[in-house]
Amino acid sequence: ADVPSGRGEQDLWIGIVSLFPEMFEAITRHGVTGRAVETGRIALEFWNPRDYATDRHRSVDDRPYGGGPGMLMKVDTLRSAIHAARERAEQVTGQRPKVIYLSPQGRRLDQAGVQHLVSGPPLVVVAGRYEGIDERVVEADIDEEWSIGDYVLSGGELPAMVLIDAAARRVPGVLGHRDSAVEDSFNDGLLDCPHYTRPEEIDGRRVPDVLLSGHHGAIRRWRLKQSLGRTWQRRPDLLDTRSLDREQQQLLEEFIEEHAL
Ligand SMILES: Nc1nonc1C(=O)NC1CCNCC1
Repeated sequence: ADVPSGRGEQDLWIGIVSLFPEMFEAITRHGVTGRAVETGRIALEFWNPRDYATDRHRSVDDRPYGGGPGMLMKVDTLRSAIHAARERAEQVTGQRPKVIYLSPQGRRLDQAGVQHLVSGPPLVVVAGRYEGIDERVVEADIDEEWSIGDYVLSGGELPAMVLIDAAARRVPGVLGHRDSAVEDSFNDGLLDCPHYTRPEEIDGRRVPDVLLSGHHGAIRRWRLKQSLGRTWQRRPDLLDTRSLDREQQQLLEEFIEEHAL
């Protein structure tokens, strides 16, 4: 269920440290997240390490001790940006923020992790570029390291946007029924059921009759059975950590019998 934040209209404040703040227009100017920013449900503020550069070339990267290819985020400009974001977080929210660093070395982000983060203190999200950041900055300034998956990207901005998008959807009022089915506990932890819309037939493939029947109870059970069955078929690991009530157990057993090879 949604977590009442008790923070009033502005339910989520997130500070972002990034060399490419304009990338975040992907979430601040479009769709559900764009509307949430526009209406002030979520407030995003940005700090760019380049704004703290003092040298002529405004450098924001630095060479690695020990040599080797690639560069790291320059320590002084990065730390100045993180500290400025942390100050602002305390000023706006009255709480010390949790500083998150996105990297493949972090804890794997899943819905439970999103829920944990969105119900905690305000967040400052640090998006790295180059080969990453100095380990002493991780120790001194980063509270938690998180990863969106086991693949290597060019920067932490897309991971930061994935985290912010998922977190924004958990803020009360961000999801309206029209945007998408308000995610309720039923869906949590299961794969989604198949969806259908007009026309009733595509290349000879018809919409399942139950969805045209108007029997809302039968439709609810069909969708639940499909979610349970698809989860069993495609991601049985999700069922290891999710208890099923009697109805769900029975629907899954029916699905398995119908799909036994
Ligand atoms: N996967 C990831 N989940 O969070 N961050 C991820 C990532 O690939 N970061 C890049 C790693 C190489 N340096 C630039 C940033």
